[in-house]
Amino acid sequence: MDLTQTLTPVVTIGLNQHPNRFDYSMTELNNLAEANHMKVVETLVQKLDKPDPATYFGKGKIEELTQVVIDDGVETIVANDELSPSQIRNIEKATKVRIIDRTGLILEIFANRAQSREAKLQVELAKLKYQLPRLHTSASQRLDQQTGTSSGGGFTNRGAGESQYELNRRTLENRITHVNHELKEAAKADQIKRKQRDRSETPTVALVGYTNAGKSTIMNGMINLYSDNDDKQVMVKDMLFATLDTSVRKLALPGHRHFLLSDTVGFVSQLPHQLVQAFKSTLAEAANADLLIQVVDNSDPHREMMIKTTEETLKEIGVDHIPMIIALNKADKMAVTYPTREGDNLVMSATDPASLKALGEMIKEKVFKDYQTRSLLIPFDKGELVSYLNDHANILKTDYRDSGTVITAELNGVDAKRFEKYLLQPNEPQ
Ligand SMILES: Nc1nc2c(ncn2[C@@H]2O[C@H](COP(=O)(O)OP(=O)(O)OP(=O)(O)O)[C@@H](O)[C@H]2O)c(=O)[nH]1
Ligand SMILES: [Mg+2]
Repeated sequence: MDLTQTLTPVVTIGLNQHPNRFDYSMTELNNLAEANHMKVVETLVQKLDKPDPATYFGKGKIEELTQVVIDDGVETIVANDELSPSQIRNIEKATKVRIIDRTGLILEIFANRAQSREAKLQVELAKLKYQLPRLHTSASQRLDQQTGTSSGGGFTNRGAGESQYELNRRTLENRITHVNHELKEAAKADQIKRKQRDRSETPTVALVGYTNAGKSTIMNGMINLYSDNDDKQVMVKDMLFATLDTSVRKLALPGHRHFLLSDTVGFVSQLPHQLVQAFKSTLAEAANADLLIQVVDNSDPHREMMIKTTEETLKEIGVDHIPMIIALNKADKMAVTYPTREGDNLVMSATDPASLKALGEMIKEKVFKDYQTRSLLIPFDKGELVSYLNDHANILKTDYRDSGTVITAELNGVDAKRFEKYLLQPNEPQ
């Protein structure tokens, strides 16, 4: 982040329709705004059963909002709920400043953060789909200019506006088709990569969970412990949506248990549907995993909601059949003993090596459960098999006989089958 960048002063607004989760959702909205280089100078809330169809807030509250905008030099209003095109138009008319809703805000964060070509395309697709039904509002005109997808300016008379609208719409639709096509190509390339990996039969484990739970911190801890290549660290930040691209690293647990660990984009409540769909291919890494590790910030009082949101989002992308470990993280912030394991749950801290080792043990147990101990007699002229075993299996014992090398090792299911014909016969002395 460019620290010299000035922060945009904003006011956040929200309707209290669900008292039990309202306060948290406003806190989260403010955090999201901060993650988007905004400074929240004021928050206005109103208790209403449902939003005013024309202006979201009631009339008096809109007047209050207009005054706050003037008094505090606010440049943008951020609304906690999704707004209709006419609500956007009316509030902008009353307050004379830009308004974006929660979905628009999340889309902006993703657009500013996306690094890889694929992430950029995915965000663009989500943004285009979000803009399409909002095309005739002034806010969408500005969004168009930001993404460069429109040839439209604001100063058109009504008749010209009609045709401008048609033109903008067609431009958006063409762009959607184009981006969809490019994404399909990128997904194909990914699939090939994944297939190659499948062929190498390396099991995959994916870290998933709510944003800021500690997924990337755990990833780095595991890289430190289980890879020779600890320069390949991923970015960690106390900020929502620090990670947007999936990173995959090859790690090895003791006993040559190689596996791939991937760090994925975090989830948040009310994650725009368009984004979830767009990020499906990034999340394919999770969808194809042999094991998921759901990371939870256990010190957060809203952890139950976070777990629920994560599980719902996983379901939305079709991932509800993969075995899962729950890593109840940030235990160091609580008065509890860690690491503590209970079934598939692990109370842990991402910065504690003992916790990471306990997590490694659980991965070993879940992913490498088909490992079997075998004693093999490898003839001396098959030296390449001995070196294969040295690299791929956990060798427990090696002995030399006249007829060859006797190796007792833990083998995975595939290797156990492959080496069946070298099994040391029970009548041969060990
Ligand atoms: N005290 C404490 N802080 C932690 C722990 N794990 C992570 N953190 C902090 O929590 C913040 C978020 O950590 P990340 O690893 O970036 O979280 P993430 O889940 O990857 O977040 P996104 O990429 O935004 O989805 C950082 O400031 C970390 O230092 C932990 O076990 N204990
Ligand atoms: Mg991360």
